[in-house]
Amino acid sequence: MTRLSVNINKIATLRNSRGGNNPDLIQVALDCERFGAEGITVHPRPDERHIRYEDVYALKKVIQTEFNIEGNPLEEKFVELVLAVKPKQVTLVPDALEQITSNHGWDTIEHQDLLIRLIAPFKAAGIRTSIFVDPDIDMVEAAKSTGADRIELYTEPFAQSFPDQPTQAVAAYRKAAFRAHQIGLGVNAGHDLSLENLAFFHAHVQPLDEVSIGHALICDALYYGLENTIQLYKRQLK
Ligand SMILES: CC(=O)[C@@H](O)[C@H](O)COP(=O)(O)O
Ligand SMILES: NCC(=O)COP(=O)(O)O
Repeated sequence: MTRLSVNINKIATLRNSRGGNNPDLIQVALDCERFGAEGITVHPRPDERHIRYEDVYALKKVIQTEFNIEGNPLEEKFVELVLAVKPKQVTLVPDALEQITSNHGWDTIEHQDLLIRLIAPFKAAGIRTSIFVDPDIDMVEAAKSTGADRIELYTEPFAQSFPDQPTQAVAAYRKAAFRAHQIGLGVNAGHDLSLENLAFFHAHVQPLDEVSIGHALICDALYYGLENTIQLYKRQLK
């Protein structure tokens, strides 16, 4: 079974655009769960341009499904936040400060020692740790040596190539997920997954423990409504 974790960053972006509390991020998270989401993902960034650190504390108090916090563990504030909140899962993403959105995975070979050191406190706190990686067998194998529990495959390159060359687009992901499973790593995936590409990805990349989806899902909700949209996404994972 592949769990759908809804990334609510875009809800916070909308709320922040007017300075009030509309839409109410907490209510949206609860509604996502009520409508069938099996997890809630947030990716706070140091400038708090969407999810604020205080949102993360507030969400932890109410979320009943799996809470996944994504971010860069080189930010001390991020590590403090995760250790204080103790989500079910932390996903480590090597984002630079000025990045608009995530655009690459870790080099788990070059940063092996760093990752071992960064992951240790999360493991000690009993938080499942996932590392954001490109679909590269060497990166997957080295991720295992860091002590991570899972990898999250960065799917933007898949999403970009999918319309023209679907089979070619998914090939590296299929191999990466298979190898991860062989060596005892769980497999998550995310970034630009959508109603157009999700069923194909799910059919070809197995095992797949979780997908985290935000941008496309929230865009679709403008047309189909949040409840219908979450159900539509879940249907792609059957
Ligand atoms: C790691 C990943 O792919 C997502 O968390 C993505 O970075 C969402 O962040 P934004 O909503 O800031 O684009
Ligand atoms: N980890 C990926 C995520 O949370 C959502 O990415 P996107 O669907 O907003 O591109």
